[in-house]
Amino acid sequence: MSYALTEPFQSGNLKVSDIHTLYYEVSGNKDGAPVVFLHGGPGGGTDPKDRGFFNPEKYKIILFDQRGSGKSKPTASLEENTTWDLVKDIETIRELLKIDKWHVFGGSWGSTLSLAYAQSHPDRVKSLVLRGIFTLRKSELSFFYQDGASHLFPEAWEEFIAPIPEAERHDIVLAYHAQLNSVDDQTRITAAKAWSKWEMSTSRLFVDPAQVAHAEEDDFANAFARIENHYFVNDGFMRDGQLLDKQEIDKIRHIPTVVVQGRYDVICPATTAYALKKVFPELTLHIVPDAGHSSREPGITKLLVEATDKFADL
Ligand SMILES: CNCC(=O)c1nnc(C(C)(C)C)o1
Repeated sequence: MSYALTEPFQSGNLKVSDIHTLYYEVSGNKDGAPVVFLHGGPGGGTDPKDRGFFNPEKYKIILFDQRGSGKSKPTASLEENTTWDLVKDIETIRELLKIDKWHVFGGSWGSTLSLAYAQSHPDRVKSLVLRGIFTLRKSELSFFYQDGASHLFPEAWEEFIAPIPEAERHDIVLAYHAQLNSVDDQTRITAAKAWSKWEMSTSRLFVDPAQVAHAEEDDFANAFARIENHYFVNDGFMRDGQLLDKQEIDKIRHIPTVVVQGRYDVICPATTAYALKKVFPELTLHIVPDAGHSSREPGITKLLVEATDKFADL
């Protein structure tokens, strides 16, 4: 269902601030339609498999690891790391690669960043392909990190809250912020692995043991957990619901947009994709009846590739 992977013909480490250097890569067709892939988390980093959503004969495929994520350095750094710093970085990469306009593709947090970028630079976006819509509203965070998904995955939830003292469980995100930023190394890594395992254990309709094992790798867990939690305690550095505000959405309603959403996505439930459709009726919304959150769910992968195939010749 996804395309065979091609090796990058260009890659590098781009200094974007006094602190941050970003890993980026370009693969596919040098003269193809440029597309930028915005990974999830935040803090999740890219995977070479992410190139597989795009026909390498038609697209010039740009992947980069956002601040503190993946191969970008310093790993897990929270300084100068906000939604709006990342929007600036996307423009810096676009200018570096001498691209006028490009397709934008993002899932989960990547959909958040895609919306923030498109609303900031609508004239630079040829199309949007979004998966597992996440707009970082308080209600969305509450469902996954306080009282919602916990009812569907009680055993994983029990593991998730285990590091948190009973007296602090009324605000799980805040309690994890203290442990993820502890001066004690063991406290930090134990919390990071528990945070990451909660998400990786609930990402698929049928749990993927490899994904759960990935959650327990030190470097991934540290970056994913610390950066996600940093953004969440700061409400994504946005007003609650900002990305769904009419005046923000009206800036992008002319952009061809496809949304692919898993019916049983417990991390970014379908209610947010539906709310986006209500304010952005021109978009095409697919709700996949047998899928959870992950872009690797077969039904989600299939529709994402169909969307990028459709937009390749725009
Ligand atoms: C609330 N964060 C969900 C998210 O953006 C996400 N879920 N999985 C990922 C990775 C595949 C990048 C690990 O990111």
